[in-house]
Amino acid sequence: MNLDDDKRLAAEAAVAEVRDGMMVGLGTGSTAAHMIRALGRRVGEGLKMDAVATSHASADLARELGIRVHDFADVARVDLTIDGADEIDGLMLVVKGAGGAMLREKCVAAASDRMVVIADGAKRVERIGKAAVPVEVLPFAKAYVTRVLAERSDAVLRMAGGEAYLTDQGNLVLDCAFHDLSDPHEVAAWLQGIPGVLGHGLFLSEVDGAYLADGGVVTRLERSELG
Ligand SMILES: O=C(CO)[C@H](O)[C@H](O)COP(=O)(O)O
Repeated sequence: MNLDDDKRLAAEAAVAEVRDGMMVGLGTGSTAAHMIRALGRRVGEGLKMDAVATSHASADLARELGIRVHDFADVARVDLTIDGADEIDGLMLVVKGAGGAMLREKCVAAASDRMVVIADGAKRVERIGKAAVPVEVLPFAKAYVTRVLAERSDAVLRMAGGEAYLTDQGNLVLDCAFHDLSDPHEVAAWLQGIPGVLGHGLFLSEVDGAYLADGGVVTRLERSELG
């Protein structure tokens, strides 16, 4: 079993939650791609479902596999969203956005009755904060927002092929290694108050459940069962 097998196993376990008639939110990333492929197989076997996607890449893959993908601009409510994660801790606090889709992912998660995260065991951490927190920034406000973020983090402009990386919305990403993330709720509220910050990868209340696969064994966590 390698990490990719674990990603696939976690994805397949989550896809078992999808029922006929559901509107499903499709996450982004390599684990989400396994989930989309598993859903595509079920659609091929007769599952009737609709989807919205959190990125162009996920929408393209889903359509290739015969999944009906709607524009999220026209969809007010989603039954179940299945998405990857970069870090998840025992309180189901999650960091997302290594794939750059965190703003769309946050919108789709907010519209969802249930959100589950799928990940290999390497993503499970004692406390979130080792991974940098991606922050989506309006290009117009780049210099100002960089100055403010640098007060509390080492903020690095994400690059791709020698150019500034742009999200599907055409915005910049600053990957922020916070000096202190011991109170992630306070950090999230602070980020949300900075003009020019459009979104960030701290998912602190959105995730209802998780399927984490380690060495071929899938563990399911539920927020409702946390002590
Ligand atoms: O948040 C994300 C994209 O914005 C991804 O879900 C997250 O980065 C995990 O990706 P992967 O499954 O490839 O490890």
